[in-house]
Amino acid sequence: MFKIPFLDLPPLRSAAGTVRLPGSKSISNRVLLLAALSEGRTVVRDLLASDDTAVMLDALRALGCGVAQDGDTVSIVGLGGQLLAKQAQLFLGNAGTAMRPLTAALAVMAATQGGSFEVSGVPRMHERPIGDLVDALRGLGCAIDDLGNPGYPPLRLRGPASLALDTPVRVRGDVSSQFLTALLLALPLVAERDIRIEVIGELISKPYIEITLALLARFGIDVKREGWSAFVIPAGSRYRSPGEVFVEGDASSASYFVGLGAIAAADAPIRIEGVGSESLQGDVRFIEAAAAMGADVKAGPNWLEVRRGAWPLKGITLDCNHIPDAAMTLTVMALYADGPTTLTNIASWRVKETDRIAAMATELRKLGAAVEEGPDWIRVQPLHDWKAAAIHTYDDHRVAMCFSLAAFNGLVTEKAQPVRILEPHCTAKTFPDYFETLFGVVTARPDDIPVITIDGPTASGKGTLADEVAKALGFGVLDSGALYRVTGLAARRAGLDLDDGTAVAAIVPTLDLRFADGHVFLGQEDVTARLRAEATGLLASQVAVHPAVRQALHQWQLDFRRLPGLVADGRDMGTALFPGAPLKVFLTASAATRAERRYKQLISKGIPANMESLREDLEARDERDKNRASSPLTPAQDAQLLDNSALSIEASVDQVLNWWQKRRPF
Ligand SMILES: Nc1ncnc2c1ncn2[C@@H]1O[C@H](COP(=O)(O)OP(=O)(O)O)[C@@H](O)[C@H]1O
Ligand SMILES: Nc1ccn([C@@H]2O[C@H](COP(=O)(O)OP(=O)(O)O)[C@@H](O)[C@H]2O)c(=O)n1
Repeated sequence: MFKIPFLDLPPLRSAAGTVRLPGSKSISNRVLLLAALSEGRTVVRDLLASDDTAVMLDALRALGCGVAQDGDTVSIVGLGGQLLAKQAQLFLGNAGTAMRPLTAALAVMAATQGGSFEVSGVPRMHERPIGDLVDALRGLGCAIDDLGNPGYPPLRLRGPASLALDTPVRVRGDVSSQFLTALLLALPLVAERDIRIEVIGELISKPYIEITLALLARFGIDVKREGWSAFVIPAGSRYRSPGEVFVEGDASSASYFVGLGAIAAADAPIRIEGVGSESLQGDVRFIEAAAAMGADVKAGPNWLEVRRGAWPLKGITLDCNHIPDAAMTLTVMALYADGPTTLTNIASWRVKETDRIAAMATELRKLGAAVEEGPDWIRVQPLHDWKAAAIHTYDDHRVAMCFSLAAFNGLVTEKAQPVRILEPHCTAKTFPDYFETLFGVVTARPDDIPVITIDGPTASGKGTLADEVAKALGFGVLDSGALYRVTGLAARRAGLDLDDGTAVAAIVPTLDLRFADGHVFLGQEDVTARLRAEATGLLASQVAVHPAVRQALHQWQLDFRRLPGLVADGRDMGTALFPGAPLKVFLTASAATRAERRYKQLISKGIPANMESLREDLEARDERDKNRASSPLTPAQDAQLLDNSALSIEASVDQVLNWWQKRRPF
């Protein structure tokens, strides 16, 4: 996950390959609650790991359920409808799929068994309406206290209270279908007699109710339905665990990759595994909308394959009531269309993680798009003159994921623009590794992938600075010195004459080198400590003088230029490897400062060191690096010089990030 303030997407050009989707959020949280309410153990496989499922699991633990987690498999020992804890304070973050059903389940259980439960969330959750559900539960006889603004969380659910089960429970269905879902999940707990639920108003988001009904059936509850206006939970209904449940991939998350295929899979398709024609989730019907815009979609039972069909895409007018979440993706696809796209019947967008109609309109306009909006509709015009924009994401995972598709603007305009996604970690709600997954199936022109080069003499702090800058920007790191070090080490171990450049260069293609979690492996051996030894640094500088060795390492180093960007640390990064890099830093510090730093660094790692000989070694290495004929250590003409003798690490990092920001169009 990119836990950084912003992630810059360079212009992207094409897409192909396979993605496996994380588990569906809607199914995951419903299944967890159903398992918790059932008797016995339920093993839930392929569960979504996300903020929303984490708060649900925490809540279930607080209620006394047995929860054992092993990767994406969770085993739940349910309550069998009997409260173990009679009091709890449950913090439910911004998870509507936890807040609504837990409110209903705890309200009816507190009423029949006694107890007091408080449910709360983040500030945005306290702005998301729940009054219609509270009204329905109060109508049934539940005791519910508003702890904040009436009609919004936080709430206290109290009992005992007597429930009027003989009169129909009435709930509004035209604001959010989650209120009906919450009642459908809760009322089997008290179904001594038939319980009738009547929906007031036109029910929206019906496919989500279909998911609820299908999952209730898996847990032994056979709800009778009268159209979409009334539902009856039969007397004697009782939750029974099915033992094992597989969570299907998230169909709403699939929409970004369907959109991706439609826009950018001009040759091979994007294959999406985890959802398909047999999915329970209504959002899988997004593929019909995408097809109407021109996507070429094939569907198997649990997979989709999407490639570009019509290009430019076709503008459409669509009632999106059946695909409320996935439909957001259409607004960004609309930028690549041949005419306007109008989405209607999307009032529910206004009460989601943020007001999504306002959010999409505002951010699309930042890209330069003409957008109109109404209470329950949005219209987006195709875009030709794109602007580089920093997209605000409103702590809304879907806004962040949708706008990644704007990075393909280079397919429709000469002046391709990067896109900045602010707070990209908000995707953790449903798809923590969304951007990593995206980068696995898209390509950019190498020249478009930003590189920051940091060159300079030994112990000037290049490695430290490179790591910190890369961390702040979500970029990868090339520690080119490690490649020279490993070459020197392997050559020495092979008994080669280090002055024989051709022989040393020949060893390079045989090196099985791997970087993992801050460690370097040569074959199976962890050579991290060995590589950092000063003696190995000297070997490196000996083999680095040979043009043949430098040539042998050239392409390997260029291959580190991967999405979303690279910080390259070495001696010739700005001069020889990445001469076009948009920011080059030449880092220096006085020899005395560097010797002292290296001394402290070695001592802190328990490696004995002597300041005088360290200084002699580093000066000898400086001399060799500066005076060799091939790629000598020298600042690139356009490098920013940074002498950090008197600067802290933080100050150096800030300086480089400042220079970087000045070069960005945002
Ligand atoms: N600006 C700085 N101020 C103080 N110490 C620093 C600074 N930059 C780096 N160091 C320290 O100096 C040592 C050498 O830094 P390192 O990044 O390994 O240098 P290089 O990669 O240039 O050889 C490390 O212990 C690091 O923490
Ligand atoms: N791009 C690079 C990186 C390292 N090197 C050589 O490899 C040696 C070790 O590099 P390093 O970056 O690991 O060394 P330190 O600066 O960390 O001491 C340097 O002294 C250079 O001689 C190089 O020639 N070109």
